[in-house]
Amino acid sequence: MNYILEARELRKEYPGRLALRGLNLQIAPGEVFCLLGQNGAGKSTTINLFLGFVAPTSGAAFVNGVEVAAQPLKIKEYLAYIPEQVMLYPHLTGLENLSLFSSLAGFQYKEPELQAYLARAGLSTEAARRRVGTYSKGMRQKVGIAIAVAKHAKVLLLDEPTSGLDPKASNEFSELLRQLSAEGTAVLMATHDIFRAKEVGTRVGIMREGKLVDVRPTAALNAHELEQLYLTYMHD
Ligand SMILES: Nc1ncnc2c1ncn2[C@@H]1O[C@H](COP(=O)(O)OP(=O)(O)OP(=O)(O)O)[C@@H](O)[C@H]1O
Repeated sequence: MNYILEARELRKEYPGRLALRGLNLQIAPGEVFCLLGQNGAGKSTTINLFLGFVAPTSGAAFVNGVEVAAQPLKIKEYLAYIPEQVMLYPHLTGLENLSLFSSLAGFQYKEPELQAYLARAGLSTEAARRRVGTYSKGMRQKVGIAIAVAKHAKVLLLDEPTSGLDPKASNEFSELLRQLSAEGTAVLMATHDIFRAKEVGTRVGIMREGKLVDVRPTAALNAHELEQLYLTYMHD
């Protein structure tokens, strides 16, 4: 099996704080893996290790079989990162931002192609021509998804992508993720929202104090089990 993301005995120790205690995780193309857990469980640390934003204390993270710490630039070709607040140039339009970030990734597109990527991500032609400084959080995320698709990312790393989105924007976001997953894109998403995870995820992993304590296929989770998971692991 070729995994797009793999963590082997991944540990991360900050001064005075063990954030990750030997994480093992394998994610295949097309999977939507949702990392759930309370604040401080280690979800963002896991994502940051796959991105190469922080170095592991021991163990290794791999993207498409490439070790992140060994080839931090190579793995960027495979990844797209969508944080809670997607960072774009506010004085440029959505179209201009997409054009800029695509060309930085080595893809030159003409305007109709850029428009098509934005439209697919759910941004209207009219909105795409406005400056990003006027955009809502959900609209910025759509540009983030359009950038990911335009650079042919094999895997999306998402940190709390739906927090603060209204239900309509949140549903549109989930639908986009489902479409991308059906096309083979893998998704690793950190979230507090167990119900959204059940809806969009193929598997959920529960993190607690730097360890993955439970992993379940979402298809096998019924409402009662979901509630039990929440009460056991997510509730203070
Ligand atoms: N740069 C850092 N320096 C020191 N400690 C850190 C640093 N980053 C994270 N930590 C600590 O590591 C632990 C795991 O944090 P992490 O951000 O990965 O958790 P999380 O599950 O993403 O939480 P949240 O849902 O609040 O984002 C926490 O105790 C946090 O305080």
